[in-house]
Amino acid sequence: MQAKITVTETWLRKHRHLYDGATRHPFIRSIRDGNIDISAFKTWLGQDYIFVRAFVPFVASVLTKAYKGSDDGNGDVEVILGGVAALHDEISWFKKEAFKWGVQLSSIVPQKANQEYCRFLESLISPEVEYTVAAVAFWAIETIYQESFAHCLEDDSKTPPELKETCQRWGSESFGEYCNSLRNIVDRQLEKASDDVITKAEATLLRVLEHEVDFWNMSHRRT
Ligand SMILES: Cc1ncc(CNC=O)c(N)n1
Repeated sequence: MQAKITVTETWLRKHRHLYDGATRHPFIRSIRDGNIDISAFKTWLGQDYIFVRAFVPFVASVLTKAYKGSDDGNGDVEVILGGVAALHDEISWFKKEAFKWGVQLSSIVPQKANQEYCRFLESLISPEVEYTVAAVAFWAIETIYQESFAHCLEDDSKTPPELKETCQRWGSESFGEYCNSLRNIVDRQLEKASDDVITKAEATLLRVLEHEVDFWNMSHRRT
């Protein structure tokens, strides 16, 4: 029997071009090719630290929606809780990494693309945003980083050794499995969602993709 095509699969096929734009961005390619400008990397590091701080309350809101909104015989809450725990570790990692590169986190000013992305996250925290819609954003945000950094770890990549640990953080197999769990959660929710929610969720996915591209652009163009 042929496995059923899931909603996320349909979307990824339909929006392949934009998706590849987010996961194969010139910034990522420059890491993979080994010709990354280290000042661009430092810009990304400082800006992403600010993003991740804003990401925490967003993920906490997804956790709350999972608890309230799904029947949760499926363990959604535990998967998302794992994500929250990983973010705790991630914030320590950013501090350590910033110190290593001489990036002063306390003096970083969020750039426009980052501000807009953080504002978008805040808008999704609202209780009026359905669990399914917020979960789609969460899955997409995590998966774009997973696919991007996994690309830098492929056998033929020339990623500089000092950036391998960064790529490993999101590009690892275990992070990939976590993203798959999120995708299963999302597909299960979409399976029973109304047309209205599905439409909103797809629009949300597109906005995430656009924000991610803008985020990479911000790091890449500033030297
Ligand atoms: C801009 C952006 N998108 C996705 C991620 C990955 N999620 C948490 O770390 C991230 N760190 N930054």
